[in-house]
Order: sequence, then structure tokens, then C-alpha cells
Amino acid sequence: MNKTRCRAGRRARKKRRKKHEDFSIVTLSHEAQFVLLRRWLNERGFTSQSLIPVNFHDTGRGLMATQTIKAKNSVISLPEECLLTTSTVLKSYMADYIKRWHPPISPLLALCCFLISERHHGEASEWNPYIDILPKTYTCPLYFPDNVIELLPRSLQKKATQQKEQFQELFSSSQTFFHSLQPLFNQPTEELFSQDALRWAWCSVNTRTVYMEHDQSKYLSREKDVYALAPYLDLLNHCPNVQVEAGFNKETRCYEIRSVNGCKKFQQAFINYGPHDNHRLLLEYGFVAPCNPHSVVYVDLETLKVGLDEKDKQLKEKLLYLKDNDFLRNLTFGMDGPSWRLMTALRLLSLKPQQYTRWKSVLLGAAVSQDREDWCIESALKLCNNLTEDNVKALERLAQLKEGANQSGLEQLCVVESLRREEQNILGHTRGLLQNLLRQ
Ligand SMILES: C[S@@+](CC[C@H](N)C(=O)[O-])C[C@H]1O[C@@H](n2cnc3c(N)ncnc32)[C@H](O)[C@@H]1O
Repeated sequence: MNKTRCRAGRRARKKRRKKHEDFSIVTLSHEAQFVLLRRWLNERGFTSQSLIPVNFHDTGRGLMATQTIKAKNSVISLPEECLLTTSTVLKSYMADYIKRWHPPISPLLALCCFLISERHHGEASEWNPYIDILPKTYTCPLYFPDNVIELLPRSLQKKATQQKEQFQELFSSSQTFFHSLQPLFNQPTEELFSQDALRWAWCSVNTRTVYMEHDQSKYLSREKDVYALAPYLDLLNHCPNVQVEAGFNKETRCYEIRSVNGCKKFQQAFINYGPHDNHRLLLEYGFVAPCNPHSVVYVDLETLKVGLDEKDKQLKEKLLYLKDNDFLRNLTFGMDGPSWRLMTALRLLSLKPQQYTRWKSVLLGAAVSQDREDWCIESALKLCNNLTEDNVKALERLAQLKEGANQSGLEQLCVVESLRREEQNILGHTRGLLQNLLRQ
């Protein structure tokens, strides 16, 4: 045997092995759940093998391209028969109960009830191969206990608490409808449609549905009906830097996703859930995207007050003026420093009593004197340092909690930890920029 060729072959094999190890991926297609899902999809006209399920070391379960997807080409095309929408629910055994109910339930609740019921039916359910691959639990704040909610940045804490309250309200107000479904089940509906079950179904719908408009059904409430659960397609993870075109094609009767930039063979095929910052990704989807270009650190009112001059007799009035002009919301730090809104709010807060007449022009973008501008940069630096300290404390507490946590607790803590680390990164950049400005 030719020795050079043999060595070259060994080198190539080693390189190939190394490449595989670097990816640290675990394919899942051979697992019983996925074999059954593929069979189920095949029966409904989806036969493509160009994406396979894989466990990726960084994003968890997702889909890998088995062949290069060229720019503008199809990533996936899922036939209508595979989609689970409110039309599916309104054609099911649950339809009569929904149609009879007044006031009509929302499209979201209809989908949740159907998912809970189908999960309860287990192998007897037509949708079992799909329901079987759905996560058993989620890392969305709806699942977080209070001590984990408290470790979120303040502005996100507020949104997460509101979301929990809205969910609680949905659960309470749905009790009588759940009870009306009793004839369909042997088990009491109180046990079946528990708070845990609704939370699982709600998160399944919220984290996995694709946007698809439907004709409004007269049997459902007026809330927009834009959800479609899309088995297999919903294994695609999000990447903020990827662009796709997605939608239901009325001619092919398929839900189609096209890649704008393409995807290389053996790489994870990503889609884009929208231009969301990390707060939104965590709130709605239970994860954080590293180096997310849309991410910012929010300055809430409590933090803003830290950077202000308490001796300023006009402080209350200034804050009220900012509030009335919608300038106390969306004040942020990004990778490129403080936002225009934050600096504008600070400029107004920097004004001296005799500069009262300039309030309006400053909010419209007028410049202030160099000494006021320096005051603003120093205040921004104070805010940045305060937020950094808050992050350090949260990260220390997270490390303590992680020690005694169980698996699902650990997953929640890790998501919050990655959010806090991403924020530290942004604040570090901002601090550098502000310090440079002060040195000039
Ligand atoms: C539509 S599903 C995608 C498939 C999902 N990973 C699975 O195993 O079923 C959306 C969920 O995937 C996860 N996810 C999506 N993109 C991610 C990413 N870039 N990094 C980590 N998790 C991600 C989040 O848990 C999100 O709620």
C-alpha cells in the first residue's frame, strides 16, 4: 500500500473525526420518538430528509441540514395536514362543547384545551407522535418560583410578574369551561385541566407556534387567531443573525420557510423568531441568545434615580415632564453606549433651574452646554456602575442557588445566569465608551 496515501488518509480521517468532535452533536433520528414522528409525518405527505433532529451542545435540540441549503432555497415545506390549528380543534370531539360555550373562548384557550386533552389520551391520540416530542417542562418565567423571578433584571421582573398574573387570570376564568368538558372524560376535569397542565399547554403554544392567519371563527372570541403548531418544523431554533421568509402558501397548501442566506451541510438550520432582545426571548421563549445584536440593558426608574441630583428642587417636576412626554420608558444601554433616549432624558435632568425654558427643546434634541453634557456622561456612568453591581450580586446569588438545585431548577437558573452575563458584557462595553468620553 502506498504509505503517503495511507498517511494522508489517516490525516483526513483524523480531521473528519475532529470536525465531528468539535460540533459535539448527537443525532436523534434513530430514537423511537423520532422514528414514530417521521412515520406520522410521512403518512401526512412530509417525506423530506434534508433536516434531521440533533442535540447541539450550545442550543439543545434543533435541526441539522443534511445537505447544503442554497440562498433563497426552501428550508422546509410542511403540508397543511400536519398543522394543528383552531380548525383542527373545531373539527374534533371538542367542537360541540366550544361551539355551545358563551361567551366564546379564545383561539389560544381552544388550542391549549385540545393539547391537554390529547396528551391525556396518550397513545390513543392521533397527535401522540407529535405530543410525545414536546418538552415536558419549559424554562419560561411562568415556571419560575418567586426567588428566581427576583433574580431577573428589574424591568423584566415586572413583565414576568404581569405575565404570571395574566396566566393566573386565564386559569381562574376558564374553570367553568373546563368543567363543561366533563362528559368527554372519565377523570375529573379539575385533575385534568390543572394549573400545571394549562401552564404546559400555554408555553407549548407560546414558544412553538408559527404565525398563520386564519379566518376568524364565529365560535371563538375576537382575539386574533394566528397560531399554528407545526410538528417537526417547530424543532428549528432561533438565530438573531439569520434571515428567513416564512408563511403558509395557499397554492401548495404547505407552511414554507425559505432561507435568505442559505445554510451549510451539517450545520444547524436556524430560523428567526423576530428582532427580539434577550428580555423578550427569555419572557416568551425561555432562552437567551448570546451576542444578540438586539439586546440592550434597560434602565428602570428606580435605577435612573440613582444617577440624579437629589438636591435638585425641580427633580419631581422634571420626572413628571419626562413621563408625560413618554421619556421614562425604553431608556437603555447597548453595545454602542447609552441610547439617544437615555441621554436625552439625562440632558433634561441636568438642566439648572434658570434653564427651565429649554426643557422642550432639549427633548427635541437640542444640545446642552459642555459642563451639562459632562454631568450627563458622569450620571450615565453612575447608572452603568449601579447596574453592573446589581448584576454581580445576582450572579453571586445564582451561583449559591445552583448548588442545591434540582435539574429543572438548574435549567431556570442557568437561563437567568446567561442573561445576566450578556448584560455584564454590554455594560462593560458601555463603561469603556463613557470613560473614554470623560477623558476627552
Ligand atoms: C420552536 S422551539 C425550537 C425547538 C426546541 N429547541 C426543541 O427542542 O423542541 C423553541 C424553543 O427552542 C429553544 N431555543 C430556540 N432557539 C434557541 C437558541 N438559539 N438557543 C437555545 N435555545 C433555543 C427555546 O427553548 C425555545 O422556547
